[in-house]
Amino acid sequence: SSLEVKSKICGADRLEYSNSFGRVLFYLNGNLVDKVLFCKALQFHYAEHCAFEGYIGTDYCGLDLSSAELSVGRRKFLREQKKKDDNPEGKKYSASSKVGIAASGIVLTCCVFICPCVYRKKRETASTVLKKELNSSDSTSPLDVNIHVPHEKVPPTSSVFSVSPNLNRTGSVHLNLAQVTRATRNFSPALQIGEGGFGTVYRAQLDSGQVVAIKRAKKEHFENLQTEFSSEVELLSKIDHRNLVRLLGYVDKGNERLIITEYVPNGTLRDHLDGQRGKILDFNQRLEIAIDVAHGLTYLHLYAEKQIIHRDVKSSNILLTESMRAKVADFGFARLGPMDSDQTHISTKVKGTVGYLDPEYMKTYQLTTKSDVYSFGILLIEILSGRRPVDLRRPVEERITLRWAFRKFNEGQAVELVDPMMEEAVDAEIIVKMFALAFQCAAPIRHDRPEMKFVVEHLWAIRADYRRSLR
Ligand SMILES: Nc1ncnc2c1ncn2[C@@H]1O[C@H](COP(=O)(O)OP(=O)(O)OP(=O)(O)O)[C@@H](O)[C@H]1O
Repeated sequence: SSLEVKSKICGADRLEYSNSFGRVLFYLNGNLVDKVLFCKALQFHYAEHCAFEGYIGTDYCGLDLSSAELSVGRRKFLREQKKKDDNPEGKKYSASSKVGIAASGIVLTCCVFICPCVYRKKRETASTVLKKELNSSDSTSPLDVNIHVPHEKVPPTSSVFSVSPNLNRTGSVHLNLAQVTRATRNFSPALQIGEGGFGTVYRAQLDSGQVVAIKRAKKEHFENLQTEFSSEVELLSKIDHRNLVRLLGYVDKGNERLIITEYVPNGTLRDHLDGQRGKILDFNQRLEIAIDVAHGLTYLHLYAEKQIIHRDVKSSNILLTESMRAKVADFGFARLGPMDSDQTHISTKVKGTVGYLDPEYMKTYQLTTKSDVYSFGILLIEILSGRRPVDLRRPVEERITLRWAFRKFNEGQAVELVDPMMEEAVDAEIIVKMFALAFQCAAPIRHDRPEMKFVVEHLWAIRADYRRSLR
């Protein structure tokens, strides 16, 4: 299998690792640690005759853990013990490792942000992923895999004009189709501001003078869009947060499905990273944008009326205001999250965008908030490096940005990952912390990823460090 998780209790320690497509993360007593410390612990316990079976000790730690060795059993064990007694170094390790492990709560948590994790290529499995990603003609094309489940409920179609009853609150707009047609000058191409999988987006000015964005569902996909449309409206209407694009109203009449949202005037994050909006984003702006997005997602996961999983976090779904605050848009793919935190939502369709998609969700169809955390990790790497998650114009070894970045990071070259368009020099330690957080978010298995709330807290801590470094 491409995903492997192993854990073993040795004495008072729990040793664990996860390996997904050659990306290995090491844990000691539940804390993410670097390879060196993990191997020391492994070696220590091996001497105590407690060993991981399999390749991890041999391939990663250079230990000889063959079964023959182990079967030497007690004789070997005694020999090791004797060696240890004669060797003060061995004793030193034992004592220091115990101290280190005891202090794990503080020290090892810090390790999360400085640990160079090990990257190992497994060509067959990696190429399967690559094939999937590279076969896509558009590196950021949405992926839509349909798995038919017989009991899937399809919400009833409403054929009359309707404005969600949930929208009767300050700020909502009530429009009928005629008003929308007028505001968009009969969906004039001149007012078109974008196009996505769901449909076309227009900038429109209402009679009141208020400028809004109106999203019009594509007719050719109409039948299929019914579920998505309803889910988008239902979810958006419950959301009220400054880092989330606000739903103002909707029209669902005949063969028109229209969503009216606040207009966010300054383009998408991707536009800015591409330099299409003039000035290139500086580090401070990138950090603030990351914090805004993390706040928006934390709200969806924790504080919305019902838990919401976005499912399509990506740079073209992050809209910027004139003061460069970020708002997360496009909840068309969103689904209500599980009510009970122990449950995971079994999805009927894998939806999202190639490059940002949680590999565990792709495999299991189990949707949790950690899928958004994964996409956020990918987004954070994109914010820092300026590179799209998949970039087919690059040399083969650089096409999957996560892999390229992870490898360079482990080679101690984190600073070189930073977007060359960003001219200012930023403290290397801060860059390392940002990337470490991004990799933690984009860990192959969800168990290893933090919650968004934790991500916000760490970004705030990094922000404080950054401010201090400027003094
Ligand atoms: N509320 C808004 N304010 C300003 N511009 C918007 C707004 N919503 C969308 N846009 C613009 O319209 C474009 C298309 O948006 P849309 O959400 O339909 O598609 P997408 O996110 O690019 O693709 P998809 O969701 O299909 O993967 C965006 O990239 C953005 O430029």
